Amino acid sequence: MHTIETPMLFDSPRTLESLGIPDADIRFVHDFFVPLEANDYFKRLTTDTSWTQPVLRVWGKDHLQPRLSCWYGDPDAVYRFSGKTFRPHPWTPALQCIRHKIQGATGFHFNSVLLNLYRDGHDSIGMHSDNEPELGPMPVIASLSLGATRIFRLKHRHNAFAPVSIALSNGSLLIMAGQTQERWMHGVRKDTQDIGPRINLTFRRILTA
Ligand SMILES: O=C(O)CCC(=O)C(=O)O
Ligand SMILES: [Fe+2]
Repeated sequence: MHTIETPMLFDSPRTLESLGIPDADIRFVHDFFVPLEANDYFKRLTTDTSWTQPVLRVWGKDHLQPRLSCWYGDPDAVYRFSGKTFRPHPWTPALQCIRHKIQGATGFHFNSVLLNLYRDGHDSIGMHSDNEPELGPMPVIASLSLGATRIFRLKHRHNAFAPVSIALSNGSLLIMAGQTQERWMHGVRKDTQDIGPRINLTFRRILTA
């Protein structure tokens, strides 16, 4: 397995660097927020988010999603799924601040954000691509991580490129763009270590009617 070492020293802070992953456009900065700022957002989002734990139906069996989540955004950023329309919660001041800062750094506009809370090492997200039709072709997704470091894994969908692991630490920002969703899957496995909570925010642009 190919592991990308995230540069800590001699790296100009807050610059999005391409990770050079083939067939993808993935950029990363380890200190988008300095620890003090990241810790402050982590605390605010832990308490101020309307966390839910949806039930997922997998192979005809119901399972509790192995993490908590909540979705925020503009009123018209709606998802349609199984004949239902899902509307986001309205932006909170903290989420608006984070959104504006990420928009400034990337030059992209995001109209929604999905928050995931991994309570400990038992929580996870399975391998998937964020390729829902509402995101359109070649979506740009900005992923901010707060709290405990977890390993983000990427696996190519069609060929034998080596899987990639990236340590997503407190305050880091990862951008997935171009063909990343079409060609690669990503996920965060359970971790056997005694690991603290982590919040991940994926900012997205949903195509509106
Ligand atoms: O927690 C992460 O780093 C990934 C979350 C993710 O892939 C998603 O919400 O679609
Ligand atoms: Fe995802």
